[in-house]
Amino acid sequence: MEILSSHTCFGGQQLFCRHESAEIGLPMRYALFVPPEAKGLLVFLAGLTCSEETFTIKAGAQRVAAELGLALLMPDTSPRGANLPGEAESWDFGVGAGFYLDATQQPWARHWRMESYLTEELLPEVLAELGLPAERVGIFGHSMGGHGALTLALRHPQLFRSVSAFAPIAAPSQCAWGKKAFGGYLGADTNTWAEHDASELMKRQTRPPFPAGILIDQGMSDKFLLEMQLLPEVFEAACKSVDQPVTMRWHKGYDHGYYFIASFMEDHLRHHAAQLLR
Ligand SMILES: N[C@@H](CCC(=O)N[C@@H](CS)C(=O)NCC(=O)O)C(=O)O
Repeated sequence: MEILSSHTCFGGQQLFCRHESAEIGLPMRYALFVPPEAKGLLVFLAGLTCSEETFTIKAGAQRVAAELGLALLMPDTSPRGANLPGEAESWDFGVGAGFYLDATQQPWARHWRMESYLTEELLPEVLAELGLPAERVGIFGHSMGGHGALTLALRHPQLFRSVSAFAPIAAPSQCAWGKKAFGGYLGADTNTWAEHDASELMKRQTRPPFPAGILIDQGMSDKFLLEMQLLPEVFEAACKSVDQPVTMRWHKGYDHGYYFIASFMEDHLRHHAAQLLR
């Protein structure tokens, strides 16, 4: 890995890094906060149009992460520089909109491999770099990244021991963003969509996969909630159907953005620390 910049922050280091990714077939960037004493790692997946910088700059997570001993890994949201036709034509598909899955459809299948990149390449590389135990890794995210956090946690429970989300796209097979992304990346067969839909994955569980509980925060003035893009109530019902404990918090007046995320960041960091660092 190449360190592009390094900034001392709350006694730790905020790094911006670049590496060659074999899974993606292109260079990828990520941000990494290393606290003074790293005891566990928390992966944050960002939403549509974001990059590794968005959360790092706007969420205000470093102070409490430093106190708790949580390293923070902020990947980018898609490959960049593939120069595929149409990759940057819309803000909710292609560049900045990888949806944290491996595409099966052309022309996306070669580079749009965010799930394999994160789980098989970036995460092991960073754990080795920090010398951290693999069993102290949690995942959280926002919007498209909330979808990513919930689905990757459910698809890889051996990798992620704690999970939470801010305003996640919680039932993507049923909303416009998800239909566009899944149709483009996975094709028309909706059976393959269910494998990447947090609510569908939860409904299929035979026992609660995260018995210590999942935390979800949702702003009630979030325009994407009102446009039916998020559907957290569908995920909550899926959790209930398999006895998965979920704390679904509705916040009056908060919108979809990072002022909302920053307001509840500390609760999420403590939720993960309580489950990972016992
Ligand atoms: N460009 C979109 C909005 C995109 C958006 O809100 N992205 C969210 C994630 S879904 C975000 O986190 N944006 C970055 C930011 O708020 O700094 C629009 O025109 O409505």
